[in-house]
Order: sequence, then structure tokens, then C-alpha cells
Amino acid sequence: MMLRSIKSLATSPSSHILRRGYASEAVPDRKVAVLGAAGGIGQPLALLMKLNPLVSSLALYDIANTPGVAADVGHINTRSEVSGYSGEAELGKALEGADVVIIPAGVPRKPGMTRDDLFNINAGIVKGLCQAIAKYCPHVSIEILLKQVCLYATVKFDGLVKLYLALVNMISNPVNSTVPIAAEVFKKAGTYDPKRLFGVTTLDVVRAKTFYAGKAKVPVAEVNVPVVGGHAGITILPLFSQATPKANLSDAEITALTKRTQDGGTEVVEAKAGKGSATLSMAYAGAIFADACLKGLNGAPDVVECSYVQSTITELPFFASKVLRCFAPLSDVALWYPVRLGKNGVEEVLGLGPLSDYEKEGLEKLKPELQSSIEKGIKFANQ
Ligand SMILES: NC(=O)c1ccc[n+]([C@@H]2O[C@H](COP(=O)([O-])OP(=O)(O)OC[C@H]3O[C@@H](n4cnc5c(N)ncnc54)[C@H](O)[C@@H]3O)[C@@H](O)[C@H]2O)c1
Ligand SMILES: O=C(O)C[C@H](O)C(=O)O
Repeated sequence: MMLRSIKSLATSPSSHILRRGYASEAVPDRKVAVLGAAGGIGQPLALLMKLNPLVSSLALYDIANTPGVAADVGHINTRSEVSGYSGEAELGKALEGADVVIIPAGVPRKPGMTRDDLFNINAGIVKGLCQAIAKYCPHVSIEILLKQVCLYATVKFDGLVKLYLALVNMISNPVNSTVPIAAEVFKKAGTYDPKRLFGVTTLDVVRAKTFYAGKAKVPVAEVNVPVVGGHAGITILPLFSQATPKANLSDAEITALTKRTQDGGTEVVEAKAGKGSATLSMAYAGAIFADACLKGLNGAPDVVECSYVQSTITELPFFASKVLRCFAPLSDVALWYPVRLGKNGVEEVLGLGPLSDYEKEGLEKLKPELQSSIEKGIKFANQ
């Protein structure tokens, strides 16, 4: 019988039991930490998380300039209390007690660069931040099994302590490698739970929906398009054959939509002409995904998003797909596809569904690139 779930049991003053009103409030207290909060994505993402009524505490961390962002966002009259943390010495405080940690820290692309060109700088940033996450925000849950031995009328307690991490939403590029890096760091620290680590690929879904609605002439708010694989070039595989509402698009139109979705990030990088990559649409996408995580943690049913997670849906160890809320163990996840989110993070990784011949071909083509990005991340983390 699970009696109670507590975070940072011994050390954190912000543990669930100590949080104001936890027992009586319908909406539980939830702390969200944004790492890289003063950046192009971090600032609008901080704003959007401040507008989210599921958040009670918003911790904004960056290596510099966070006090200004926190003061600014903190004046907004919504539920959460905002605190700003600057520099490595304050990272622990920012992370302590967090339910969801969002990481948009790191350098963005300039025209002519691939996401992989960011590896040399961002891999180190992500590794350092994940080491801190492993140290400062594990959740401890205690299951106490009460065993009554009737014969002798004695009562015996067996205590079982489990260690979980906050849900980690990785935005920093190259996502195809930074998620495996995070997984390795958590494994080394003994805190890895594949249900709690997500590569945020929501922006590809957002783009696929927008482009499809425009081409199919259907209301964008009604559109659904799964996007699977990874988050770079051809590893981004939108499944327009499964898009709804259905539309009668030609093969040429599907090919063009696929290519535009795969090149969406580059389209923005070129339009910004050296001033960075997508920030506003990414903040929107990051806020959608973090909201899904919070809803899942709070027990909402059927929270499904695409995310790049550990997977066994293909032979690749990480893959993006839909994640479903259920309590299945996730030892198998490894490509980006839909996942159901719940109290434990990923509750179920959904399959790819029926693919068109074009999508099957795309799936085979993306595997070598995704595999090599995963291996690069794992190798770096273990150096
Ligand atoms: N997953 C996606 O779909 C997606 C979409 C857009 C951008 N991105 C990626 O997100 C990252 C950030 O993009 P941006 O436009 O916000 O860049 P940015 O340069 O505007 O902001 C990055 C922020 O990270 C901070 N930072 C650097 N090192 C840090 C550290 N060790 N700890 C904490 N903060 C640190 C910087 O100070 C800066 O404020 C890039 O890697 C970019 O490629 C991913
Ligand atoms: O394209 C980039 O470099 C940023 C991001 O991954 C995106 O898809 O917009």
C-alpha cells in the first residue's frame, strides 16, 4: 500500500507534506524549474509557465540575468511564486523539490549550422545540469507494507524506499544526443528512471499541425499529426498518413509537407539571419509539453504527447512517439513517438500505428543517423 509520496525527504523544506494546503487543495502544489531561463526560449517559457495554474512555484535559473527576468515575471498576478537563481552556486536551490525541470540552456544555431554542430558546447552544459538534477531533485517515496502475522498477533513493518527524479524536459540541442547524455548521467548517479526523461519534440508536432492545416484547408485547432523519430532533419518523421481531419493530399503535397516539417527549424534560423533559432514557437511548444507532464503527475486521464524517450518500439534505444498514461514498465522505449503521461511520467509508449510506404522508407532512412547521435551522446557522457 502506497501511503505517501515525498520528495527530498530528509533535506527539502519544500517536501509535499510540508507544502501549504497539499492535503486539502484539489490542485496539488507543483514546482517547475527552468534552466536557461534568461535566454531566447527561457524568457517566454517562464512567462507561459507563470500563466499555468498548475504551477505553484516557478524557479528560474541561468548563469546570468535571472534576477531581472524573475522580478519581471514575478509581478504577474497568477498563482505561482517566482524565484530567480543566478550562477552555479544557486543551482541547487533552484532544483530542490522540483517536480518538472525544463532545460532550454545552451547555444542556438546560426545559418549553415546543423544541430549536431552545437554538440561540443551544449553536451557539456547539459551534462553539468543533469549532474545537478541527479544531486538535488530526486523524489523519495516510501511504501510501507503492513504484514499482520495473526498466529502470534504480532505486527511487522517492511519499509521500501524508492528513488525517483523530477520529470526532465530536455529542449537543448542536439536533442537526439542530449537525452542519451542525460540518461547516462542519471545512470551513473543511480537515479535513472526512463519514465522521467523526455526529449521535447513538441515543436515538430506544432509545425506539422500548422503546415498540414494550411495545405489541407482544415481548422488548425482540430488537427492532430503524430511526429516520430528524433529531432533533427530526416530523423523528424511526421506521420501525415495518420493526420486528422483526413484530407485528400497528393504524394507530392505529402512529400513537401514532410520536408517543410523536417526543415522547420532551419527555416527559422535562416529567417533570423544569425540572431538565433526558434524561441517563441519553442516556448509555446515547451509550455504545452510541461503542462502535459503536470497534468499526468496530477492524475489526469489520457494525457498523450509525442516525446523522444527510451524505447523498444524500434531497435533504437531512444525514439520519439506518443506516450500514454498507464503503469506499464518502460524498459523498452527508444525512438520519438507518442507517449502517455501519468503520475510516474511516461506510463506507456504507444506504437507507431500503420505507416504508409513513404513513411516506412523514411523510418528506415532515419535510423543510422539517429543511432549515431545516440551513440555520440552515450560516449561523451561516459568519457
Ligand atoms: N527542442 C527543440 O525543439 C528546440 C527548439 C528551439 C531551440 N532549441 C535549443 O534550445 C537551446 C536554447 O536556445 P535559445 O534560443 O534559448 O538560446 P539562447 O542563447 O537565447 O539562450 C540560452 C540560455 O542558456 C543559458 N545558459 C548557458 N549555459 C548555461 C548553463 N550552464 N546553465 C544554465 N543556463 C545556461 C544562457 O545564459 C542563455 O540565457 C539551443 O540549444 C537550441 O538549439 C531546441
Ligand atoms: O532548428 C534549431 O536549431 C532549433 C530547433 O531545434 C528547432 O527545431 O527550431
